[in-house]
Amino acid sequence: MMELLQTPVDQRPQWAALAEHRARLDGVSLRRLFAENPGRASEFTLGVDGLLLDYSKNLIDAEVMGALVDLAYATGVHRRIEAMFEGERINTTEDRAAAHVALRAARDQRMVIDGENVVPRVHHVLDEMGAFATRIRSGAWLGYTGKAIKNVVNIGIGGSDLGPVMAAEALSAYSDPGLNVRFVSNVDGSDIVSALRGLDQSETLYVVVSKTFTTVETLTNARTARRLLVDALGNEDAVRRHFVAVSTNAKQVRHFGIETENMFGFWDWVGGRYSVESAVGLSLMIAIGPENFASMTDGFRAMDTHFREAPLAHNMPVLLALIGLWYNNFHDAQTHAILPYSTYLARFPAYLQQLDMESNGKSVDTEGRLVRVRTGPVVWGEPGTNGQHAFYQLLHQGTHLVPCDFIGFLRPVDGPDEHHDLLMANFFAQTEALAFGRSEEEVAAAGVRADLVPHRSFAGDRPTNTLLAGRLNPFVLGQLVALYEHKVFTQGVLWGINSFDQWGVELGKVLAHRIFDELSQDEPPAPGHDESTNSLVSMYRTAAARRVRPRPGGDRDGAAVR
Ligand SMILES: O=P(O)(O)OC[C@H]1O[C@H](O)[C@H](O)[C@@H](O)[C@@H]1O
Repeated sequence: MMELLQTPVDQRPQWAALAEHRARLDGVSLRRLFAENPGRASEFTLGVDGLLLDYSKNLIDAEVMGALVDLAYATGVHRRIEAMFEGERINTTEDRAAAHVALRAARDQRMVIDGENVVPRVHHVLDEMGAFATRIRSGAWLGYTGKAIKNVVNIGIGGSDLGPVMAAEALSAYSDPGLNVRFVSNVDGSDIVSALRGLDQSETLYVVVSKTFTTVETLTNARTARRLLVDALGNEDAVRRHFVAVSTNAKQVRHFGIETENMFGFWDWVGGRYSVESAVGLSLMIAIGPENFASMTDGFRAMDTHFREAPLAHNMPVLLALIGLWYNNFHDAQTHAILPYSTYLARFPAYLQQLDMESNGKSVDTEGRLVRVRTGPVVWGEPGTNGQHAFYQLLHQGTHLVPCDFIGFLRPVDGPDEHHDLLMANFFAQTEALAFGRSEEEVAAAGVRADLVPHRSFAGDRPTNTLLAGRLNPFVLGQLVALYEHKVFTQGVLWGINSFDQWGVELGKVLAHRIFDELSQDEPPAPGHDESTNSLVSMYRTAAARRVRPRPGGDRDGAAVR
């Protein structure tokens, strides 16, 4: 039987209905929507296991939400959710499952992928990680010279870095203060130099994380770390006590020189950017301990269960996805800001950048056709209140519509109460100001000089979601990450794209490989690029030939660009 092609989303009647709603609501302000519906905030608020989403300050009404939910059903979001949990090969271009939800399954749950219940394997690795983390934390694991480990250095990039680094920072208040956990990702040699500054190699454990174990940045950093370790400790045998690997590729791990007894595995059905809950989170587990890690897993699982079971109209990830689509496709918004009111979540926007932009930065649908609607937005953000003193001007008075997610907590992790009151006062004030603005009449009535009135008015109608939880802890972090994972997946389904491949990162890698030879070989291949690239390569080679190494704390290398 011939398979029917999936209807492009913009050809669906539900899309046309949304366009009509967009026209109907044109010029209708949030002030009016709130005035007309005194129960609006409670109508558009949803709580899931202590995490609250207030989406009332969006340019929506009940009809819009109804039409968006209709679109979700029409595009089969409910069926795709089930397919993900059933371990189907939903990553069609790579012909594999995308079953990160299995990483969070309880010990007695079943998740079948390619005919095998993978939950026992998942828990086997989690148990191994737990035992290893406990040995490191208790001082039972000794380095080559007999000293306990005090420093853990995670070497990885992309999904093998951003998740652990984000979560380790988010949960740093839950970390063992006696352990120094650092992260090296960039191939820029300054990254490893600065990460290792002040560390004693005899007390340092390297966790080399790479799904493929072929990523050039990670292998380069790992080789450099190994050389430094062996130089410091004087024997290759030291590697066994100071290096562990996290990978799906045992062959390459062995090839690098790490025994598989020091390897923690995961599987090809875990995408890199969806992997923090797998062995990729080993450094994090060492930092916060297995119990806190398990509590984070519980948070993930709570959101997974909600995502699978709640009807789409009351499903938090689906609602975020639909509201995002509403701005992306019907309000011409090109970006989406993530604004956590927590210093500990400083890396959360960067983490979500990979999650969202690598997943949904696609222009071809699952059928191989060019998509005709805009897909994933540019995701960016910084913690509040810092951002308020930097870029919020544009959010309030600029010409771009920037939908924002404000993320905050009722109680502080630490610090004096006064700080938290001020922090959250700013959070609530910002979402209020963005939504309702300050009209010219109000500004004039406040006695502002007539010529300044336009400058000092705020149009309002700048949409925000408010995500509020009790306190930032491992459980809540798990909920938040799973929430965004599922939001991104849902949007991929709505747009008809595959959120689980990332072919777009390949071309640059291939070209870099070739240019590396041109930069570094004594007799390089003839440069065969465009005029611009050829001349940049040649300028670099000239500078490299004259390169002077900077002395520590002394001269800089001034030869490169003068
Ligand atoms: O874990 P690895 O195999 O080293 O991959 C690290 C990262 O590099 C790639 O280029 C991909 O774009 C990312 O999705 C991935 O997370």
